[in-house]
Amino acid sequence: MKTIDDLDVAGKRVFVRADLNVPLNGSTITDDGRIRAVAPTIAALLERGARVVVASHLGRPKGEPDPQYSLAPVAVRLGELLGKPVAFATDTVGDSAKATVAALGDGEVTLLENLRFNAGETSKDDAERGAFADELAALADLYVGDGFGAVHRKHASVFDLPARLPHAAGLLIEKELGVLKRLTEDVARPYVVVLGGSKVSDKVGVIDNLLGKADRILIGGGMMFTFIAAQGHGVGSSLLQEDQIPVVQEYLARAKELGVEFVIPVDTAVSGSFPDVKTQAPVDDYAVVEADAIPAGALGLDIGPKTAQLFAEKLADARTVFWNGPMGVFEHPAFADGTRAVAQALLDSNAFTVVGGGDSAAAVRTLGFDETKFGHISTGGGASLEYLEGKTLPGIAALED
Ligand SMILES: Nc1ncnc2c1ncn2[C@@H]1O[C@H](COP(=O)(O)OP(=O)(O)OP(=O)(O)O)[C@@H](O)[C@H]1O
Ligand SMILES: O=C(O)[C@H](O)COP(=O)(O)O
Repeated sequence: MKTIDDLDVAGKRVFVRADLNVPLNGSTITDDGRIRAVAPTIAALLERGARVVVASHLGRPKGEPDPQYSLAPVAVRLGELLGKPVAFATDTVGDSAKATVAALGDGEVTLLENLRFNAGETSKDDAERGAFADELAALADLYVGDGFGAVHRKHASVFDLPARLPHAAGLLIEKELGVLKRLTEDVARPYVVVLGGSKVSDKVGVIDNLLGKADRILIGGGMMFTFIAAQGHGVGSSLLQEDQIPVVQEYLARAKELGVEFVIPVDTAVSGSFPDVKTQAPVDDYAVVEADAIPAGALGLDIGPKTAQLFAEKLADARTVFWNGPMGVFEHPAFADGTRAVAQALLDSNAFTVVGGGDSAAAVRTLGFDETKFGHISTGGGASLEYLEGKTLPGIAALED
């Protein structure tokens, strides 16, 4: 895989595919970790006289402009971090993008509007994706892939565009792969994997492969309810991936045969409705219930205190830990305790600890932990999980030839 040192970038338009999918509260960025993570690549290219065109997705808009997912606030923050203005294009491949890119001088940078405002970006149709990649390719001479958090997506800017331009990996992707490789080689055991978060349908499948690798798998976050249901219990109105229940039952049976320990929550913190994370209004019907007695209508929003204690015990003797996905809706203080407890348990262990994922990394930082105390904070959750599974990642494969 070529790196930016292999490219002659001076005076050239360099397209940098970043993952600037940061958490927002309105237009306020609540954690800028992903912007800081890619800034060194952009700065290095600018220093070498490149005309840098940065692009990213943000959230999951439906293939058309949607102001709540605008990257405009990110352009401002990127400019602060780089110490120079970032011209913002109000579209991705339209008149604004073309004009902004054409106006770039050497050592100047622009950020395009959200790639996913265009249906071609995420299309499953090769021709539609290809047509959008052609439009993106017209904006640049060279391509640098550095959006590690999105390399598991077969999307136009991640997969199709690098095939159209001379390309290289950015500094962030180089660094991420360097560290994650350690978890695919000789891992120190016990190797404990902690899974949570809300992208349940995306991530249940990775367990298939982890069963052959991890010694212990701890399940929290939105993921836990499919496991609780697989044990035959009701989950009220909690996040449930009903079609995955038989799959999870098969995992539980296979884990027994393989001697892999699944640790499933014994209690959960619930409310009758999703908390208001914007206003942080107090939750007046907060309750902790046993995992096998979740009342109808209740929404499980965090692991309970007994589970937090149990997870801490299961992490205490770990020598390697990979954690993706918050244990609860940590964005509201009423449901942040489980995530806080797991982060603390990682620090209390003597393990090599890797925390992966946009929200997982944001959780660690916004809950006040010192990120330098962890072995590695990865910008990719789904991406690092799929890498650890040994899957071919479209955004890495595309950079490899
Ligand atoms: N019980 C739950 N019900 C609903 N949402 C939950 C629950 N527990 C956690 N979450 C939410 O999960 C979200 C994060 O999940 P996600 O799978 O996106 O993790 P991530 O670390 O960002 O990984 P990735 O980088 O793959 O997106 C948080 O916004 C959190 O509020
Ligand atoms: O947060 C992430 O995991 C990446 O930015 C990818 O986002 P996606 O799951 O919406 O493709």
